[in-house]
Amino acid sequence: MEPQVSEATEDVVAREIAVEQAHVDRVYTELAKAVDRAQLVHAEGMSRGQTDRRGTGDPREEELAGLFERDALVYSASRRTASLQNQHEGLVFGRLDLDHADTGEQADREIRYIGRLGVRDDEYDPLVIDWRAPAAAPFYRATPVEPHGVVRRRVLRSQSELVVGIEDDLMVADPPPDLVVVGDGALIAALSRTRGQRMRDIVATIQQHQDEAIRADVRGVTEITGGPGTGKTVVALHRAAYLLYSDRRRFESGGVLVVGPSAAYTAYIERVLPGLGEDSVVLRSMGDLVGGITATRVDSPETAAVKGGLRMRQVLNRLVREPIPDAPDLLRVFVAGQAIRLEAADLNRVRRTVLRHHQRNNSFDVAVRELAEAAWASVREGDREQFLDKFIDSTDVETFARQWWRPVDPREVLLWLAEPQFAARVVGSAFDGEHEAAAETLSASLRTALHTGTWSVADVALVDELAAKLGQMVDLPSEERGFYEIEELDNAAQYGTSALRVGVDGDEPVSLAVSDGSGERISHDPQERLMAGRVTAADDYAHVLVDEAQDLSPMQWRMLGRRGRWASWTVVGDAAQSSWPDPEESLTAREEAFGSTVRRGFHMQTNYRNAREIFEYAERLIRRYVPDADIPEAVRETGVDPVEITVDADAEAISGAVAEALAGLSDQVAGSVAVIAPRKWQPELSRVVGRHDGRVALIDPLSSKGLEWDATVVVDPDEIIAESPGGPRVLYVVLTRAAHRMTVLQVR
Ligand SMILES: Nc1ncnc2c1ncn2[C@@H]1O[C@H](COP(=O)(O)OP(=O)(O)OP(=O)(O)O)[C@@H](O)[C@H]1O
Repeated sequence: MEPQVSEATEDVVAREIAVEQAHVDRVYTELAKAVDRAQLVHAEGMSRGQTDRRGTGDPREEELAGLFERDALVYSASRRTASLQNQHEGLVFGRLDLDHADTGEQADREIRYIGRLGVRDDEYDPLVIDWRAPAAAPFYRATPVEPHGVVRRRVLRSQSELVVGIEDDLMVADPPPDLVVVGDGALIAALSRTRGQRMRDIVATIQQHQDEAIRADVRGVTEITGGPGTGKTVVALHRAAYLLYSDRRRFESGGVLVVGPSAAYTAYIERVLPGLGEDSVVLRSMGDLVGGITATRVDSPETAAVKGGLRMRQVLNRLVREPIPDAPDLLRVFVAGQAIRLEAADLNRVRRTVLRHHQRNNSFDVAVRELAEAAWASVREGDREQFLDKFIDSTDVETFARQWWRPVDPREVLLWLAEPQFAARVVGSAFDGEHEAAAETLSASLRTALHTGTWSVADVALVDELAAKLGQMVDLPSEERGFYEIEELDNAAQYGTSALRVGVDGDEPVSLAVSDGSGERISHDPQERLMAGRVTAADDYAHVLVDEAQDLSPMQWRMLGRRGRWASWTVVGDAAQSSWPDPEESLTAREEAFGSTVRRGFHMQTNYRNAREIFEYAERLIRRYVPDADIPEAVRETGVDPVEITVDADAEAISGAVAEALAGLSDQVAGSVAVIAPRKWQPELSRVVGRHDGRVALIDPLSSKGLEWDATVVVDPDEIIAESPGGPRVLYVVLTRAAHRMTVLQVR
C-alpha cells in the first residue's frame, strides 16, 4: 500500500530523486574516504608499539607506551569503521529546506541533509548532519504551526545506496514556486509497510512529541507512558542512542542497560540500536539480568506473586542468617593445653554476632576471631592475647571453620528452601496468616527447579538479592599464601556446594554433585545445571532503560535498583497492559530504586501500530474490564475489520481453523504472521505452524508483550484470560499485536 503518485507527476518525482541521488552519491564517496582513513589509522595503530623482543623478555617502557597508544588507536579506528559500515544502508534519510528570513529569496535559504551519522567534505563542510545533533532538531520539531524556519521537510527512502522514494511535508502555506512537493506524507507510508522479524528504527519519521521525549534532559527519571502501539519502546531506544551521542564519555564508560520482559522481546528489538550506530548498550531480559543464572521458566501466577512480593525480603534476610544445613554444629579442640567445647548454641551466638555487621562471604577472618573470643570466654585462664593467637593459628580450628563458615553460593542458599520443614520455619511470620501456603508454594517451586534443572524468571531477583546480602564469594585463604590473602573465587563449585542436600517431595534426599574439587565436572544432572557458572555481583550503570515497567514485581525493581544506584532512568509502561497483581507495592519498590531525583513524564497518545479497525476491537474488550484504561488514537485505516470465527473446543477443529486462517492471512499480508495461543492448545498448533515457512510464529500470550506482526491469529481468548496473570489485561496485549489483519478464534 505505497502511496501512489499520479502519472502527471512521475517525471517530477524522477527529477527530484535524481537531485537527491547526486547528493547521496557525494556522501557515499566521502564515506568511502572516511572508511579508508579509519582503516589506515587501524593499520598505523597496529604497527605502533611493535617490540623487537617478542618472547625474549618484557617490553621496554617506550614500547609499553606504544602498545597503549596502539590499543587506543586501533580501538577507535575499528569502532569508526564498524559504525560507518553499520549505517551504510539509508545513511541519508532527510532533507530540510529552511528559509531563515522567511522571504523566499534564495540568499536566505539553506539546505540541510539529515542522516544516521555526520559526514563532512574535505573543507569540513557538513554534507550530512547526525540526526541527534542540535542542527537536526528542526527535522523533528517543525510543524505548520511552528515551522522553526523549515519550509519543506523531505524524507528520502533508499535501498542500499539508491534513493527510491521521496515523501514531503510542507510547513508553510505558501512555499516558493521552485520547491516541489511530492508524496502523501512519510509517516503513513512508513506505517503501512510490512513488519519483519525484527523491529526497525524510525529515525526518518520520528514525530514531534516523540522527539521531545527522545531529547529530554538526561538527569533523573524520564517516564514514557501511553497505550499499546504508541511507540514507547522505539522512542525509548532512540533516546538511548541520543544519550550516547549527547554525552558519549559518560554513557559509554558508565554503561547503558536496556531491560525488557523476555528473551523474545530482546531478540525483537536488538537491531534498533546497532541500526542507529550504537553497539555499546547492554540488552537484557528479566530472566538473564544476573550473570551465572539464566531463567528458562515462568512460574504460575500464584508462585510468581509469592516470589515477587516485598515480603520475600524478610524471608531472604532470615535465610542468610541460617546456619549452613550440613555444617558441623560442635567445635571440640585443644588450644594452649585447654579443652575447648563450643556447642550449637555458642556457635549460633557467634554467627549472629558476626552477621550483625558483616556479610557472610567476606567475613571468614572475623568469624574465626569471634570464635576465639567465645572460646576464651569459656576458659579465661592464662594470657588472653596469647590464647587468642594460638586459637586462631590452630589447624584444627581452621579445619573446622572452613566447613562451618565456607562461602555459600546464593543459588545454593535459595535451594535450601526446597526442604519443606526448613521453608516453613524460615518463612515463619513473614507472610502473616498465609505463611504456611507461602512456604509450601516456595518449597514446591524450588523442588521443581531441582527436578528440572531450570530456574524461573522470578528466581533471578531472589538470587540477586541473596548475592547482595551474602557478599561476593571469595577464595578461602590457603595455608601457603597466608591467612589474609583473599582472592575472588574462580570456581565457586570448588567450595563444597557439593554438600548441599535437600529433600525432594519428602522422599530421598538429593545430593547436589557439582565438582570433585579439582574443578572437573563430574555430573550432568539437573542440579548441576542449576549451579553452573558463577553468580556475578551487580554492575552499576550510568543509565537504565526499563521497558514494560508495569509488569515488574517489587523484587525485580529492587534488582534493577542495585544496578542503577547512580543512574538516570528511562521507564516505559502502560498500566492497562499490566500482568502484576499488586501495582501499589511495585510502585513503592520502584520509588525506592529511583531515589529522590527529578521526574518528568511524556504521554504518547497516537497508536502507530494497529489499523484502527483492529484497535477498536481491542478497545471494546479493555473498556469492559478497565474503564479508565489509557486509550490512544489509531491513525491508520485499512477498511478491513478483524474476522471472528467460532469453533468447538476440540484440538482437531481448532487446528483446522488455524490452518485455514493462516492460509488466508499469508495471502493478504507480505510480512510476519503470528498465532498467539494459550498453553492449552500449543502442542497441537505447533504442528500446524511447523508446516509454514519462517514467516509464521507460534507464541504464548505473555511472550507476545512488546512484539508485533503484520497479522495475528488469536486463539481462544477466554482461555487466555483464564490462564494469564492479570487475565483481561494480557488479552488486551494479545489483541493489540497485529498491524494490518487479525483473526480471532472463539472456542465454544
Ligand atoms: N514515528 C514513527 N514512525 C514510524 N513508525 C513508528 C513511529 N512511532 C512508532 N512507530 C511504529 O509503531 C509500532 C509500535 O511501536 P512500539 O512497539 O514502540 O510501541 P509501544 O508503545 O512500545 O507498544 P506496546 O506497549 O503495545 O508494546 C512500531 O512498529 C514502531 O516502529
